[in-house]
Amino acid sequence: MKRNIGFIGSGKMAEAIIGGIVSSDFTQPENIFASNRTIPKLLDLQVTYGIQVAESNIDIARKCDIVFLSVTPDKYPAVIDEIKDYVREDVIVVLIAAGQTIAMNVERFNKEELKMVKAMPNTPVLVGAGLTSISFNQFVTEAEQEEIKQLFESFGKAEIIDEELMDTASAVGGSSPAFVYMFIEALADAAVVNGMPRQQAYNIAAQAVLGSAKMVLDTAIHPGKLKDDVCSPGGSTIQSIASLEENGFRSAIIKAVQANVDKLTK
Ligand SMILES: NC(=O)C1=CN([C@@H]2O[C@H](COP(=O)(O)OP(=O)(O)OC[C@H]3O[C@@H](n4cnc5c(N)ncnc54)[C@H](OP(=O)(O)O)[C@@H]3O)[C@@H](O)[C@H]2O)C=CC1
Ligand SMILES: O=C(O)[C@@H]1CCC=N1
Repeated sequence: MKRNIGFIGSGKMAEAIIGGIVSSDFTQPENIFASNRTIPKLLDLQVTYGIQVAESNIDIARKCDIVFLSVTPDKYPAVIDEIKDYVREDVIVVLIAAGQTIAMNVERFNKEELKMVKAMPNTPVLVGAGLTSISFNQFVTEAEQEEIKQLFESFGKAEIIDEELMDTASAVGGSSPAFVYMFIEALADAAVVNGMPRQQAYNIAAQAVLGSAKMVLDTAIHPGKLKDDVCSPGGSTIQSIASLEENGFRSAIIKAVQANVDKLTK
């Protein structure tokens, strides 16, 4: 029998994960349950993905073997207080909230040997191209670790990391799609300035980003060398590179990631 997977909080990230699981063969939609503060999102998820709508957060706790806490970090204390007396004895709780640690949340459940996973996915899981960083506590068995890894790998890649690096992973893996979308939007805006139709500009800009990422992953060539290979001597690309350097492009990205990590750690 397949294990039941529950989502408490059915917003943007929960939907991306649900969509990713449903498109894979990891489990069937009837084994996926979702709850939310308000109802309309749940009905949309039921119609779009064929999953089950739970009666309440407590209903998820009672029915599910793997429980995702997919509310925002500020809601964790209240949600855990609500469900802690109803979770199954062998439940695996998966935290996806930025800045939330395993230690602080095991304490909130007040169950010493609770199995807990910290996971930091990103929204591209919806299209099977996500990356989830994962850490486990010592009560998650090796077989369960493999199951959780397979769950995330069913809709993207999974990287087991040291929990101490989770805030960094959150900035570089969880938040970075937002920076990349800004970059694509800016590339397309510039193309539109030069007369290109908007949709064509998005197609070209997005494919260039996708292809560049694939080059880094597939060739393992240093990104600096890949950049150099695009810059023909005396050509146009190096003019753009010089302009980006003058405007602090790399420094802006490094500062953006640091602001993110600082928000999670201070
Ligand atoms: N968005 C992303 O790219 C990523 C997000 N995350 C993490 O995922 C979590 C959710 O983020 P995101 O999906 O963006 O946020 P959303 O605001 O889209 O989703 C949060 C959901 O939680 C619901 N909710 C609020 N309170 C309760 C409650 N007491 N019981 C049940 N449901 C409740 C909200 O319902 P309602 O709308 O009715 O208020 C909402 O649908 C965060 O902790 C974030 O750190 C992690 C990685 C990436
Ligand atoms: O903005 C946030 O807080 C979350 C964490 C990673 C992506 N979104």
